Amino acid sequence: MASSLLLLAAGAFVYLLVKILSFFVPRWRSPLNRLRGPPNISPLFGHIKMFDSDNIAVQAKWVAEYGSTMRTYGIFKVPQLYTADLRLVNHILTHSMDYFKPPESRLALSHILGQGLLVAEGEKHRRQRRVMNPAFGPAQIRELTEVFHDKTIRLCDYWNREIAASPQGTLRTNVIAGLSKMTLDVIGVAGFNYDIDTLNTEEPPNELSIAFQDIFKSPLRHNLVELLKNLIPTPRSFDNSRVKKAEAARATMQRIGMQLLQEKKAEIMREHGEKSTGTFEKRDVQGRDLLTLLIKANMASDIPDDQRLTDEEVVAQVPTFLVAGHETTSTSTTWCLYALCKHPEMQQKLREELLAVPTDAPTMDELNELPYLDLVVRETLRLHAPVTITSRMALEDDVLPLSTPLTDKHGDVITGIHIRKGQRIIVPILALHTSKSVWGEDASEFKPERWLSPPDTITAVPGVWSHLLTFLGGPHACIGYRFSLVEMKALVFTLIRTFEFELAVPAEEIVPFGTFLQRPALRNRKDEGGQLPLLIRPYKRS
Ligand code: HEM
Repeated sequence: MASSLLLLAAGAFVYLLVKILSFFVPRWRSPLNRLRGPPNISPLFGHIKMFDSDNIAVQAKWVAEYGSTMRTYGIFKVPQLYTADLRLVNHILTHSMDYFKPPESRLALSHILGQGLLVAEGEKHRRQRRVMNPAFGPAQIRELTEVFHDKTIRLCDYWNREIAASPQGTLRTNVIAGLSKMTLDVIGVAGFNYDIDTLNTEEPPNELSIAFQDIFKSPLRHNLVELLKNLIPTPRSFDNSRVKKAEAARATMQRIGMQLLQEKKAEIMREHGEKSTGTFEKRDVQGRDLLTLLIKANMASDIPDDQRLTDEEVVAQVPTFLVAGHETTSTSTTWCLYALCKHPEMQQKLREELLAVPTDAPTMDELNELPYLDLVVRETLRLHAPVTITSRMALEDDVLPLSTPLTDKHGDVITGIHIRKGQRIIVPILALHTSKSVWGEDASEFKPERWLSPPDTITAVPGVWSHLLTFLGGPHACIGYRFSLVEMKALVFTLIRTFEFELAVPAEEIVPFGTFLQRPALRNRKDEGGQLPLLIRPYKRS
């Protein structure tokens, strides 16, 4: 009995070993090994921690030494490609049926997002995107501008109440907190016509607001257990508290989403009279929030039945919009305030432009016509792109084209890079935005005027907006980029007209921090998470 058990255990061990080796050996033997690249720094993590935004300077040193395309290491020293070569990046982003987000990233996202657009790939992604695209068009975003203004005024009231209670009429506050409440409230109303109302300090927080506080309290950081759990799906009982909180928050969002879906469907049918097919002509209907627009698009008669989203897919977009559209915009606006505090002369120049506008609530088109506001927003989204990195996995062996040939570690010149099925490619968004070869010697400086005559080299950047990768490019480019740009402009418009902002700590104390999303944090207090302490006082118009 004991010997057969031993035999069974030995068999299981050998089976497991063969499985592990057949997974890792081809990867260790990857053709990427012929590329030059930094030495390994951790047998378990490889270079993964170097991709956190705290380590952007390390990446700049790598690029200076090895060029824009190099071999780096992932976990267990598996080689992976790190590339800022624009032709190569374009190839990966546009061939979205051959390059997916790696399963570990999708699994990590799915804990909170379910099977929404950010997680979907292949045919499923194409179908979801087709139905969702119309809700994010310029005409739809134009209609939402009023929501952006309303919620910005609520944020001003919120800070004004705190200013009134502060000594000498100056408030010292971590602006991330207020901006994050504001953008959450915006996406609630603009996304689903649901007022999360986190800026309302008089009422107790509602359940969606609490669900959100829970998941965003502890910022995501790389650690091995988390990585392995995302590589190897484990039973729910092994889930850590972060995953459990994320899933509980998703359950809340799912329940609220399903309720909203049922209500909206019923409302649409009431308004337009149910037809036997349950569909209607798109031109019959009007609506403002993204979910209503999406439901209408999904029910419209021009969508073939096999292309419609299921109710579950529609509801999965609720947490997707909430998560994708909230922290990203509040983070970029936070960085904008940071830049304007570091350069008070730019803050004043912008204020003068904005104060010359005769209305408190300009339309989307009026906002877009403000030249200096546009330059400041562009420069913020270049230098402080909130999403610093993305990655893709090759579904098949491929040869990747290069814009400039490179020399491998044996001294041979290569014009294309062989990549094996399953291998990861890192696209360093922020490193590309600060590349001297693309942007010139002053690439790391905040200079809004550079956008008046940008270098020709940027035309090769395959981004959906402004020759930047802030919102990425190709079929997976950010669907909400127009939404975000108008929201950010509306926020900056009113905040700079209403308040004066000043750094509450020396600029050198503020550093970028975070995995995937870079937030400002205090150099010696990163464990407290993202923060930007500013002094805020009302701007007195003369
Ligand atoms: C400054 C603000 C924002 C930034 C920097 C940003 C950035 C990005 C990036 C880089 C991606 C591509 C991720 C990848 O494939 O690796 C993305 C995708 C996405 N974003 Fe945004 N985003 C912002 C605002 C928004 C807003 C406001 C919404 C929704 C209201 C939104 C919804 C989405 C969705 C649904 C996707 C997935 C698109 C797809 O795969 O087809 N984002 N975003």
